[in-house]
Amino acid sequence: MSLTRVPLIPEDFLSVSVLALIAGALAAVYLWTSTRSYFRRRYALVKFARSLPGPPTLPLLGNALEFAVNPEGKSSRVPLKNIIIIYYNPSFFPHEETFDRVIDIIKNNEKTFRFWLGPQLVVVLTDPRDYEIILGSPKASYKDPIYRMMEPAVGQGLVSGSGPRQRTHRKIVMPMLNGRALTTYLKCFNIHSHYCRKLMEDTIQHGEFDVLPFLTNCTTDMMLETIFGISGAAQRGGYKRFVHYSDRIYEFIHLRMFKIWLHPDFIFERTEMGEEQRTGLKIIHGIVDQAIARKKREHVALARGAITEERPRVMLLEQMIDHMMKNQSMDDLELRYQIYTVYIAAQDTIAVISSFTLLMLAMHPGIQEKVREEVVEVLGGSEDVEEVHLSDFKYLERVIRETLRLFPIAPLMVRRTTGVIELESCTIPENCSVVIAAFRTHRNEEYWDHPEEFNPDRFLPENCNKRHPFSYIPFSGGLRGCVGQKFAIICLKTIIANLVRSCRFETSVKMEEIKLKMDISIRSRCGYRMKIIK
Ligand code: HEM
Repeated sequence: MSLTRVPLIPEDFLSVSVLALIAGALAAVYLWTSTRSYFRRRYALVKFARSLPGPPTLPLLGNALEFAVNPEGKSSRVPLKNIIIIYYNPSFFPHEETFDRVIDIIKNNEKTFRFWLGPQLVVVLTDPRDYEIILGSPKASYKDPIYRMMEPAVGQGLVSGSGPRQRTHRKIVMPMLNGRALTTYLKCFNIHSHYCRKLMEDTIQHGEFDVLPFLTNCTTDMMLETIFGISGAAQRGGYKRFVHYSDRIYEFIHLRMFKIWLHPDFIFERTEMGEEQRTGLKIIHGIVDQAIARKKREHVALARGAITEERPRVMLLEQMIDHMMKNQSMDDLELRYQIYTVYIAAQDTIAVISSFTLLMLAMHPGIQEKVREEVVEVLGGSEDVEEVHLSDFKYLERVIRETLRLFPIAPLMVRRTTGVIELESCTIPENCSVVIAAFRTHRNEEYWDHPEEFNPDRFLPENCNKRHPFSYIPFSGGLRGCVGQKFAIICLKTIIANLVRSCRFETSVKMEEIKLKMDISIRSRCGYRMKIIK
């Protein structure tokens, strides 16, 4: 009988140990190189920050507490008691004054300066030459992680997302918004703005009223129809919760962006706001998902020949579903987020800018009269604004452009660099947040005479030629510029023309009384009050 010798250490064990050793060594090398590269990048960032001017900072918090505006007014530094309040009630600090604070900081610093939002370095730019480089650079085409606050509502949608997927979806959506669909959209803009005028006229006997709620409902109906392809009824009292919660969500997104203690989801979700956001999004996403399901059923029924087209399928959701079913270009969740992104980007901006335009016209009766004369002359006997009229609204277009100068919908835009970028004012390292302070540039006397005055003639061609093209960027520009600019201008012209041709607006509000705030976009804190004179 032969005895087999049993090895003291099994061979399997030896080979496993060798493999474990190799894996351990590789992990250690990886850890070492990534830690070293992290500290190198961090060192470069800190070194760069030291080379820039900026307000004094606190350890760890940097300048973050500058935005913790005291409930009683405006304090530049928050005392300890307020930090305790933040801990127990993170949603405590109002954000109405945050915008004033931000603009004060930008005005009181150099043209290019640095800011620490906790551990994150932020470089603020105000020079149009720098904007031109940044907005055109692929190394600055990524949105800052601060846009993550939008994700519960719109995921990695066109506005908040970055990278190849965003670029592909942008390429899909852009022609859909700018092609033959615009003529169909124009019909819908006319219908809803005529109804809005009727509703406003009914308020004549009540004196001054705020036009924003009227225009919010009007633009909700326009966007439900042109973007979702469903008949909106907000002006007739429908979609109340959809409108209400959309407004609240815009507010929460912005509030979170500036209050770093609300950034972690586990804190925000435990606040009352977090709970309200969850409820609101359930309702909003429910409506969006229903619209998607309905349009998909229609697509299938059309393909089978079970139904016939009542009108060309040009509403954005219809075009996107047709594209998606044919090319597998996005899944259902992506579609939900993209379509709601475009809805927000269009509805809120147009409601706010048309309200500001009416306010400017109500404050400047001479300018309003000139707009009315132009509209009456261009439209002649036509009830509706038609495609042929649009390019003849030259003065109205200047009025809209001047409104967008004073009230740029995105007063600050933030990018995160993915490489080193040479600017006119400095060389920005990788992984740095860069703020494009459009609001400051739009009101800077270096580029505009008497910048606080409302003067549409600044946009006469001969005056535009004298300015740097990036001193005016209401629609941003370059790689991440607005995809709905043409849509927006057509919609705004239709709304204003249909209102102004038969209503005369008057207001007691003065320019210097307008205080601004930011939700997801810029807004007036005291509303847009005016009355209609017949
Ligand atoms: C007066 C109206 C409007 C203004 C002033 C405006 C302005 C802007 C600005 C400044 C941006 C860049 C934002 C940033 O970088 O953070 C932007 C992006 C965008 N806008 Fe508009 N917008 C308007 C209307 C619209 C409309 C009507 C639509 C769609 C129908 C739209 C769709 C978008 C989309 C999808 C983006 C994201 C583009 C990207 O990042 O690739 N916007 N808009």
